[in-house]
Amino acid sequence: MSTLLIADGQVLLPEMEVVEADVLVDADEGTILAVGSDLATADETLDASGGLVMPGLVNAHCHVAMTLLRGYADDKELDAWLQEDIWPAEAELTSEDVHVGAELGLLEMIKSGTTAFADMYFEVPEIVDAVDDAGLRARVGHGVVTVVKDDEGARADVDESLSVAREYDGAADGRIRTAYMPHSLTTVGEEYLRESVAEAREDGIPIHFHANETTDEVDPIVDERGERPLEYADELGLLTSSDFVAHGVHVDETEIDLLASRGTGVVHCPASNMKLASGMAPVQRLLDAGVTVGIGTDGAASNNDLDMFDELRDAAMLGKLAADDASAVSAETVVELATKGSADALGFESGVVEPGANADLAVLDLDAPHLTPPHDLVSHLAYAARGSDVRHTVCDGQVLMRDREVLTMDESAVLERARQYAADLAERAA
Ligand SMILES: N[C@@H](CCSC[C@H]1O[C@@H](n2cnc3c(=O)[nH]cnc32)[C@H](O)[C@@H]1O)C(=O)O
Ligand SMILES: [Zn+2]
Repeated sequence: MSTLLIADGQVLLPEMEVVEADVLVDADEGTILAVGSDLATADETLDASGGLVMPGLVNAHCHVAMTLLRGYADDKELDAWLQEDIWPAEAELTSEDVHVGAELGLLEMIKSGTTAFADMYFEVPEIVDAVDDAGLRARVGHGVVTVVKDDEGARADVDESLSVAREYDGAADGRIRTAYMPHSLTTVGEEYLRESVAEAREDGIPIHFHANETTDEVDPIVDERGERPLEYADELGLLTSSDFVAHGVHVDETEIDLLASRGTGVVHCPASNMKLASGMAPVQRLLDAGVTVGIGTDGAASNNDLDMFDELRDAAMLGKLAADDASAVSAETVVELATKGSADALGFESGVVEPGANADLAVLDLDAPHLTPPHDLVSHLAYAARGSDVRHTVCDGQVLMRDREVLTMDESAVLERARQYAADLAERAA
């Protein structure tokens, strides 16, 4: 067994308590062996002095290759943004573009302490390949859109999503898991949903989709069907405890109860919801009802970065505004949502620093003006820390970044390729 010791730091425990301790990791199994003092010496050591060892952040909803479209189209609401700018540009994306965009996003994640994520996109084999090399953990899937396609095209899209979910589950030494990913209840037709959900269920494949993101998406369903979108989703068999939806902004009490009783996760994407003016998710109400809530960035074109520390702060701020209550969505709450909450939604044994859990960890450097004084480190994680404070990143027991040097990728080559591919893409899309 080869071991990794993360030594001499403070450690954030699952109950949100901070203690001085070392963390011993089984690097072969990729799990945490022990948290405490006087642990055995290890094959490799990471210095955490002056730092905080915390669970790696889990970005529970992303379109990682959209980093190539960062800053490409801003200041529009969802429908216009997708139809006028994003989808035409995505129509020009090649598999190489997706690979290059994914690498850029993965680099950004490693450098900001994110160790796992969920991703909906196309050219999924490229994303799997990039994740395998970068060393992160992910639940990936092919996003299905049928509305703009003929029957043959629609079926091909559905089939690709199901076959990708079957083929890549367990890839990258088990760090890759998959899901079937219909884009949303309004962009995938009912007959396709009915057939494909049954197929996914037969094979035990989890499902992830965008739900109740904007009123433009909710109203047509209510008008046409006389029921709420998540009631429709439930009838289709889309809400089980292995499924998770993105957004859940415009949900009523019936839908909140449905999510709680089915055990379906909701991924809150506060920055995307604010930027596209989609609305404010009732996060505190979801939590009070017992819904599993995680946090995600959404794609870099609607955020515009993949730094989960921003997302913690946004979630806390927006959650208070939505509840009209400054005590809602507290610092402890958002830290838990972005770690264990997201991991639970994705079905990963990550998001906590305790023996037996996946060794998916970040070490934050506390020696910075904006993290001084250290009255309350959980408060700092929620309100003051940023991705650039991360000193080391570890996933599955492997060191991905040591002293801010990313070990699994050539940082300057990734940036150079991304600039070049993004420029070519913009030219083709113009
Ligand atoms: N196979 C599909 C692609 C779906 S991937 C997932 C899609 O979600 C889009 N997307 C990104 N952010 C959001 C969001 O906030 N809401 C809805 N869709 C989004 C993204 O641009 C991408 O087209 C096709 O043929 O078009
Ligand atoms: Zn999205």
